[in-house]
Amino acid sequence: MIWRALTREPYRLVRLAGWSLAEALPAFLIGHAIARAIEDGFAKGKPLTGLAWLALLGGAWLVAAVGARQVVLAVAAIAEPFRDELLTHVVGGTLRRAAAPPWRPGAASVARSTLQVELARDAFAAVITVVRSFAFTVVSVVLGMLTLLPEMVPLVLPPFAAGLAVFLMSLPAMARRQRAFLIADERLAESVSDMAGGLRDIASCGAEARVAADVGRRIAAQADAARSVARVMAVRTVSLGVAGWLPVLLVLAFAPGLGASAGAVIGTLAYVVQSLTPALGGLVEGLGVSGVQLMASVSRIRETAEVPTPARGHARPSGTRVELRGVTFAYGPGAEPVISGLDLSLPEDGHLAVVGPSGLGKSTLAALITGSLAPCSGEIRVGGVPARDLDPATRVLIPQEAYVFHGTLMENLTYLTDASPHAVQRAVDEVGMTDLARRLGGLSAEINPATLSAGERQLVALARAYLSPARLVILDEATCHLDPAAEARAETAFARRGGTLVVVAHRLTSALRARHVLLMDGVRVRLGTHDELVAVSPLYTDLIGQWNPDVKQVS
Ligand SMILES: Nc1ncnc2c1ncn2[C@@H]1O[C@H](COP(=O)(O)OP(=O)(O)OP(=O)(O)O)[C@@H](O)[C@H]1O
Repeated sequence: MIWRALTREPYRLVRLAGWSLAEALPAFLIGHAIARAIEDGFAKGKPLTGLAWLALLGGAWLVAAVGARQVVLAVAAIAEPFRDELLTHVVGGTLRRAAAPPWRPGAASVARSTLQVELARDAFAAVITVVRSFAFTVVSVVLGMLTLLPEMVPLVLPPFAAGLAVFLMSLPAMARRQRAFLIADERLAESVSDMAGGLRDIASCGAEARVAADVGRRIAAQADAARSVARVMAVRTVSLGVAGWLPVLLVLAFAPGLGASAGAVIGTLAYVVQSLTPALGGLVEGLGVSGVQLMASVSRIRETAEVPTPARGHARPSGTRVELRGVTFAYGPGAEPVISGLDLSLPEDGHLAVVGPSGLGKSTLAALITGSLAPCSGEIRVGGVPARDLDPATRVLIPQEAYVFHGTLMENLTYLTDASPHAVQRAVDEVGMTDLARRLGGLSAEINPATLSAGERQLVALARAYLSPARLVILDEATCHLDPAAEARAETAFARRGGTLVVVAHRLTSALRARHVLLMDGVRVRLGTHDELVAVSPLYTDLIGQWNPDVKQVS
């Protein structure tokens, strides 16, 4: 994941490298400029020459400051897409997990994971910054020393490399111990909070000694883990000592033997003390803290977010016959079934209205038929194909809350399929949104969803569904914000369009228009025509009475 983020857009790395060169300019120049300032300037009684070299060094620092600013922006340009990718991964994984047995709630884990994503992003940016700075500084220093006095290089580089190797070798142990410490810390916090919540119980049943011993064990475990981290952290001090101070000693001890001038010695020491040691300190700090944090958070994110993506169905149904056999569905293993043992058969080009009191499973049934939900038992087939395997393009469900986005009306309407302006205009006319389209300024007009009423948004969603290639259309109270005449027009358009239409009814009139009516009354259901249900179901008659007292008498 990290490698992909780094290499996804190579030109960003090139840009980062370019600004890093500018930032590393003082690291290259410092020893050289100091040596020249002393030898060619101050030592020869030419202070202006000396000052000129120092001014050159000052100029390099200014260039480095501009470079440092651009480096931050270049690092952000690499880290932000990484964050977006992690976030997509986390939210997708958490929601998929929440939507699959055993139906763990998603919101809290999304929140927790998004925090981890922010940590991972910060750590990623910090690691890029320090590793890059270290690499450019070391290369610049080596080049600078080679131009100053190449004989000094063997005095500096071997101990520096040895210190670096000690640090790098300690990293895996450091990561393991940090993780162990975090886990011990979490366990201690859990046990203290359990104890604090049950103090009265603990006192009343005389369990103080036992609880104290238990919490004490957790404290000791956490202290052990902390000591273990501290021991491995001490290795950092060793590595900094070897890499930072051993070269200084070696230069002071052997430089005179190599015939180095005072300027060359001071210049070399400036390379070590001003550039190499701080760069290694930054690397130790950055990798030791941010690197370990990056590894820990990315691996945690991978653990929680890696959920296999449910395969999208590709099966093409033959026709639109809908059949349910013994379908039972509950929202969770311990929950009461919303639908129980339902058998239902809808013929080719059927038109069904689903009615019933609120909360008794109408929308659930709609989602089961489209395959968005899987039954706990039983079987649902559309055109002979299991609903879960259906090619998504072959069915469309329009819920109450219509989705309209910023863009042209045409883009909103052709979101599910490509269509010619002529076909789009026909759909617009059929579902009864001609006036709305005109008011909005035509198909090419930009629309702002916030300025549309709920009914207007529903008209857009209806026209979009009308245009789609789907032959199974489910309107789940999709016309509830339209007035009765507009609702009748839209429903009639879908009924004429061909294919099977299922309407979760918001008004009685939807039931009157349908060839079949499914009455859902808890886990009991009845299927029949409007007249049949009026004759046999007091609940249906009641519902009609609530919808429209006059029609009850007409029936
Ligand atoms: N995602 C969910 N998780 C848990 N329970 C749910 C979920 N969605 C719906 N339910 C419950 O399932 C039952 C049926 O809900 P459903 O939305 O299918 O009813 P409905 O008949 O369409 O209601 P309404 O007419 O009010 O839209 C309700 O008790 C509801 O609380």
